[in-house]
Amino acid sequence: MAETAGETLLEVNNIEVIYNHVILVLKGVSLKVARGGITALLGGNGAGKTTTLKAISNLLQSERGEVTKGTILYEGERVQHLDPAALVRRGVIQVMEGRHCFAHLTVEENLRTGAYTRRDGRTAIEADLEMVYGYFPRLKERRRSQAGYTSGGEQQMCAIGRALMSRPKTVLLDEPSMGLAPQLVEQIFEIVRAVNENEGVSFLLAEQNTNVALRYAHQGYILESGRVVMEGSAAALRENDDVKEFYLGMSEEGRRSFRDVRSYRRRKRWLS
Ligand SMILES: Nc1ncnc2c1ncn2[C@@H]1O[C@H](COP(=O)(O)OP(=O)(O)OP(=O)(O)O)[C@@H](O)[C@H]1O
Repeated sequence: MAETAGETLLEVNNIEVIYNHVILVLKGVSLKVARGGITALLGGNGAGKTTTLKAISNLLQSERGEVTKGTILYEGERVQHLDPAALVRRGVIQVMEGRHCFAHLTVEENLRTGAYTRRDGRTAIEADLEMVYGYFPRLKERRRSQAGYTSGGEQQMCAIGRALMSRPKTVLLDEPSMGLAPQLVEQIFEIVRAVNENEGVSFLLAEQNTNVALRYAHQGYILESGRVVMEGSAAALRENDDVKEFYLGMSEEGRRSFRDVRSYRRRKRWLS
């Protein structure tokens, strides 16, 4: 298995993000991604997961968002001034939520667009295309199909495969399970694990599906309303009573917010 307690590859220190100059969405988020690890960023709708990933990959500008406080270090260097293409050249790539394939291009053409920042020649790119097809045999079968006509699962595979074509060291993967049947979700996560272990690619993955994410990740952070409310090894989070109760659906009361935990606990004590 990949080294889970490895050196820090990516470090987000106390960042604040504001949209449209007024909407404060991240209120001091800090996290670390270990080299060679899978780190899960968990939380419900609107918790700030996508915003955190976009802050790292410098994609906020197009949404009138900006990091107004804090630092982001990649391999020990500040990367906030880099544009997304420069970050891709450094080895950091984001797979956006919603799969975002080029609908009018074939699956293979989509995969090849992932290699556009590379300068290491055709042979290396062809070898990586085969590497991607090795992980995603389904994409090889569908390589001449127009991506827009492939299934949701195939489009997710295509989006991840295209990211791998840039030869990344780190993939920021936004909600890979979204809208997919449980069996397909499992299949996608198995591939993420295999890529992590065989290619040494590190992952920061944003997920609402806490259950599946904590089974494949090594470390996890739970975000609520723009703040990290809990962090730890995936194994410890899986065993944590609050996580079980509020995120793994093991509560009779249904899912609640960590912010409610204190008053909820008080109420429970009071009622018992
Ligand atoms: N471009 C934007 N302008 C203004 N507010 C935004 C923008 N994008 C996101 N937000 C707000 O920021 C908050 C965090 O959104 P974000 O998409 O980061 O959450 P998330 O945890 O990824 O949720 P989801 O799983 O629903 O995508 C939400 O309240 C959202 O409405």
